[in-house]
Amino acid sequence: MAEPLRIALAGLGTVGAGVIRLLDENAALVGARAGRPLQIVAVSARDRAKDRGVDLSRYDWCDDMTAMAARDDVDIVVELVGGSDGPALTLARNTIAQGKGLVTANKAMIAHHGLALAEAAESAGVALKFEAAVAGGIPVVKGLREGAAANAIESVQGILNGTCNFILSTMEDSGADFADVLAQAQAHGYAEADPTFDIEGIDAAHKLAILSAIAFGARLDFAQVHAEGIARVRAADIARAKDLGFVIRLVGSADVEPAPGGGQRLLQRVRPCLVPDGHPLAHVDGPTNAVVAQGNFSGRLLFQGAGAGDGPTASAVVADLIDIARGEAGPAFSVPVGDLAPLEPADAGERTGRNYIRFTVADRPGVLAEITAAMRDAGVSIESLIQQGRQKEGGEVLVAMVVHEGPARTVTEALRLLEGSESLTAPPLVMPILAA
Ligand SMILES: NC(=O)c1ccc[n+]([C@@H]2O[C@H](COP(=O)([O-])OP(=O)(O)OC[C@H]3O[C@@H](n4cnc5c(N)ncnc54)[C@H](O)[C@@H]3O)[C@@H](O)[C@H]2O)c1
Ligand SMILES: N[C@@H](CCO)C(=O)O
Ligand code: NA
Repeated sequence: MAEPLRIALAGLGTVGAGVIRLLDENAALVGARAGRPLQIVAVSARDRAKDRGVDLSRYDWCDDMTAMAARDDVDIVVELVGGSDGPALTLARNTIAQGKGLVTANKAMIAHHGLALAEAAESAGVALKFEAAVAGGIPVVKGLREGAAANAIESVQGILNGTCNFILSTMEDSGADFADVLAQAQAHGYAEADPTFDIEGIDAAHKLAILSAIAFGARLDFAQVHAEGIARVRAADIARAKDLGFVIRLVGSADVEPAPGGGQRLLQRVRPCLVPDGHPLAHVDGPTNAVVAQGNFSGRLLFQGAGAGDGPTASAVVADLIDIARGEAGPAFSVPVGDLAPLEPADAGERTGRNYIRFTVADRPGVLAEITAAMRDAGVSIESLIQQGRQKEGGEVLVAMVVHEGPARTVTEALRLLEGSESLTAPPLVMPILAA
């Protein structure tokens, strides 16, 4: 048998412990496929005493994870700590500087520092791999980077956050409150250390930025991703959407369009959307993730599976290790960093589509007239409107409408006209309606 690939593992939480369990349980098949045993030699985390349900006595414990890369008995580092900066980034930089490969599940770090890390890895001739960072166990990085490598990808659309999908689909099934369902998602280990990243769409935005770089060969630029979260989606929106034949899902979409002066422009957005029954993302429930990609020769590709949790995420981490052991690493993105194209953002206001708009209003005469006047003045045409009967005199009323297909800037303009109106009790919520 060939020499083992000796691994330093930083981070022993949900994913780190999952990697240890996978390497224990599947040791023989993983070793056979890698062509050599994958052997953890050193581990590091915050709390040495914590019981993680795995035997750590076999490994060297390191108090300072950032020093693990320099060990002579380590060939490769697996970073499962998290955080875009801090010790995870120091460890990643140290690892590459030591001429060693890095496997990470850290989408925040790759979204913010992926270009610099990939550039350093290319100069050092070492691997940087992050399959687990995007859609957990789904081999979508590999699928787009390798499987679909012969295509010009026109668009990607995905459910990229298991926590949000679990929350939305559980609210839909049970009518439970947002806060209770969030606690369940955290208990399952789906949520990030700071769940606001999940709820605010930031985690999905990290993943979308990485996918765009791979799918379109775009120079990764996280600041270009527009992100809206799900915290303002109410049970009443879910019920209205259902009446209209839609489910609500947090969807990340990215696509390219021709730029006026030649070349391409890129639009990257994460938003809660109304998804029609016939759409491939409509039946993606629980912590499941899915990505739909349109290739110019492959046609529509659908990747679906568990986007979070210990087992699925460990599966992706170890797949990357197997690639490295086989010597199949290649560039971190689809092309070397210097060949990624710096694409300008496309104008979202010019995009046309149907939208769902929900207002919460004070129950008094003239409110509906004020809203519809703003729609008229902005050139937004109303397709249907539901006003939920008032619960009590002077109470809050929900007005939910679907507007006909039109440029997004007209909806923005209608809402601008209503800004500061005393009739509205909270800012309106706009959700795009996806085409089937
Ligand atoms: N949980 C999932 O389903 C999932 C899925 C895909 C990707 N990820 C990513 O994997 C990484 C790990 O996620 P997790 O869910 O396992 O997290 P976790 O919170 O369960 O575990 C993090 C581990 O890192 C250690 N750690 C954190 N900060 C540290 C510090 N400053 N110094 C030393 N040790 C520190 C903790 O002690 C713990 O062992 C993150 O980047 C996350 O985004 C997680
Ligand atoms: N917090 C993330 C973990 C997987 O990246 C999610 O909920 O999808
Ligand atoms: Na993945």
